[in-house]
Amino acid sequence: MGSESEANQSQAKIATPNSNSRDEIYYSEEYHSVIEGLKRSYNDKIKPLETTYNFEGFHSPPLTDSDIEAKPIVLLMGQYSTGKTTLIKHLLEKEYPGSHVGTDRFVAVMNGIEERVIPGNAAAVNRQLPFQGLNKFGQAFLSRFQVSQLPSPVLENMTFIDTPGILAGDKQRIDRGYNFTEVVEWFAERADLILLIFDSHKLDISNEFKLAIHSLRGHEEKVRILLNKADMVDGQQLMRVYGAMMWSLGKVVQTPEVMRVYLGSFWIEKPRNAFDDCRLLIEAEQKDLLNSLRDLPRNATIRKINEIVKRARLAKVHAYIIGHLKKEMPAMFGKTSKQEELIEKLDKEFLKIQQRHHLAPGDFPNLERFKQGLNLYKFEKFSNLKPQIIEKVDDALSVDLPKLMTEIPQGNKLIAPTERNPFSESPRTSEKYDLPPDYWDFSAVNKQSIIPQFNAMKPVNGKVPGTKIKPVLMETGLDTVILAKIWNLSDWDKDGYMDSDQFAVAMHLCKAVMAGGEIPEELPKAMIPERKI
Ligand SMILES: Nc1ncnc2c1ncn2[C@@H]1O[C@H](COP(=O)(O)OP(=O)(O)OP(=O)(O)O)[C@@H](O)[C@H]1O
Repeated sequence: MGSESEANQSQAKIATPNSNSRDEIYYSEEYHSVIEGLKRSYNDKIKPLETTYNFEGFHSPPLTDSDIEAKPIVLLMGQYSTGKTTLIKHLLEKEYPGSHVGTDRFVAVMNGIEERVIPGNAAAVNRQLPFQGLNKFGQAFLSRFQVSQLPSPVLENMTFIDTPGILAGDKQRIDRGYNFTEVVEWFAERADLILLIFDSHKLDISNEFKLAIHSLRGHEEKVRILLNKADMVDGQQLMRVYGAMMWSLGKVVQTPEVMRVYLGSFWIEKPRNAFDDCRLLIEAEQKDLLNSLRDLPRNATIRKINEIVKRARLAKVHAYIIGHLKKEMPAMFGKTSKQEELIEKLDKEFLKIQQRHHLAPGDFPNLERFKQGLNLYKFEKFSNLKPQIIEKVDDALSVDLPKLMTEIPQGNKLIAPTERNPFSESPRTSEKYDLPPDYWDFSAVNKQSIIPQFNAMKPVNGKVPGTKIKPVLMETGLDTVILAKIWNLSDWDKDGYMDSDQFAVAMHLCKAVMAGGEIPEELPKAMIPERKI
C-alpha cells in the first residue's frame, strides 16, 4: 500500500468525475500529421502557382504556416467566479502560467514548448501569433491581455481564451479603460466555440454581461451554455436554477431554448459539500460537452482542407486566365489597345478558357472585380502558362488532399478512405448500413461547420437559391440522383431556396451517404429544428 501522501497526489491528479471522457479530446497526433501534410502540399504544390500568377493581387495573400496551423479557439465568458479558469485547469490537468483567482485580463491559453507568459504588447506584434488585430484596441487593452503558453496535449488541438470575470452590481461601474464588448466581439468572430458559463450557486446576469451577450449576435451558432457548479445545489434547486437561468437569458437573447445548455461541475478536487443526487446526469452532460470540444479540431481540420481545395481550384483557374491573357498579347505593336479590348470582352475570354480547359464556371472570379484588378497591370508582364505548375496543383487536388481527408480521425477510429472521401468519383453503394437513430436528429447536425460555406454563397434574407447550392452539393462527388433526393428532403418548405438549417441538413445527409449509410425516404421530423415546424 502506498503512503497517504502518494495516494493524495494521485487523487489530486485524477480527482474528477470524468477523467476518461476528458481523454477523448487528446487527438493531437493524427491532426498534427494531417496539418503537416496540408502545409507540405500547399507550400510545395499550390503556393508556387499562386506566386507565379500573382494570386495575391487579385484574391488574397499566400497562406502562412501559422494560418494553416491555427488551432480552433474556445472563448469562455461568464460573470466573475463562475469557474472559467478552473474549467481550463480541469481540462489541462494543471494551471496555466500567470493564472489566478479573479482573472483581470484576457488570456489566450496556447500550446508552447515551455511554460511562459507573453505580455499583450509583445503578443500583438508577434507574427507567429494570431493576435496582431488586437493592436487596434490600444495600450489600455494590451496591458490587460496576455498569452500563456504551456505544453499540453489538449492545447495541441485548441486554444482557450479566458476572459476577465464580468462584474455585478456596483462593482461593474469600474472603468476598464477599453471597450470590453468590442474586444469580446473580436474574439467571438474568431472563435469556433463560445462557452457562456453560469454558476448554479449564484445566478447573476449583470448589465455588462448582458451587453457582452448582445455582442455575440450573429455568432449564436457557436454559443453553448454551461450551468457550472451544478453539484453545489441539490436536484430540486438545480431545476429551479435552470429555469431561472433560461428565464433571465430569455430577456437577453431572443431564443435561448435553441441554445445547447450543459450541466457540469468542473472542479479540481471535489468540494466536501458537493451534492451527489444528480451525479449521473451531471457526468453525462459533461461528457456531451467534452464531446463537442473533441469534435472541434476534427471540424476545423476538415474546414481547412476544404478551404484549401477551394483556393487551389480558384488559383488554377486564375493561372489559366493570366496565361491566356498573356498569350493573346501581340509581340510588338498595339499592346495597349489589345489589353483594353481583352478587358472589354473579358466575359467571352472567360468562356473560351472555361471550354478549352473544361473548368467549372463556379470556379471563375467575379467578372467586374477581376476587370478592375486587371487595370492595374500590364498583360505583357504576365507569366506564360506553365503546364508543370498546373500539374502540381492537379496532383494536390487529386492525390494529396483526398488522402489527407481520409486520414482525419472520426471519434475513436480512423475513417477508411472509401467511407468519407468527398473527392471520390462515386459513393460507396454496397454494404449499406443503418446509422444510429440519433443521427436523424437536428441536434446531431454540425451546423457550425457549414456556416462559412453557406455565407460564402452570399445568402439574401438568409436564403440561397438552388442554382448556387447545386455546385456545392456536386462537389461531394455524389450521384446526381442521390443529390436530387437529398435536395427534396432538405428543402422541406419546397421554395427552391435553402436557409442555413436546410443547407446543414443537406450536408448532413450527404455525409450519411458518404459514410455508406442509407438516407430515409421521408425526412424524420426531428431533423427539422423545432422553431421551424
Ligand atoms: N465546479 C466547482 N465547484 C465548486 N467550486 C468551484 C467549481 N469550479 C470553481 N470553483 C471555485 O469557484 C471560485 C472561482 O473559480 P475560478 O477562478 O475558476 O472562476 P473564474 O470564472 O475564472 O473567476 P474570475 O472570472 O473571477 O477569474 C474558486 O474558488 C474555485 O475554487
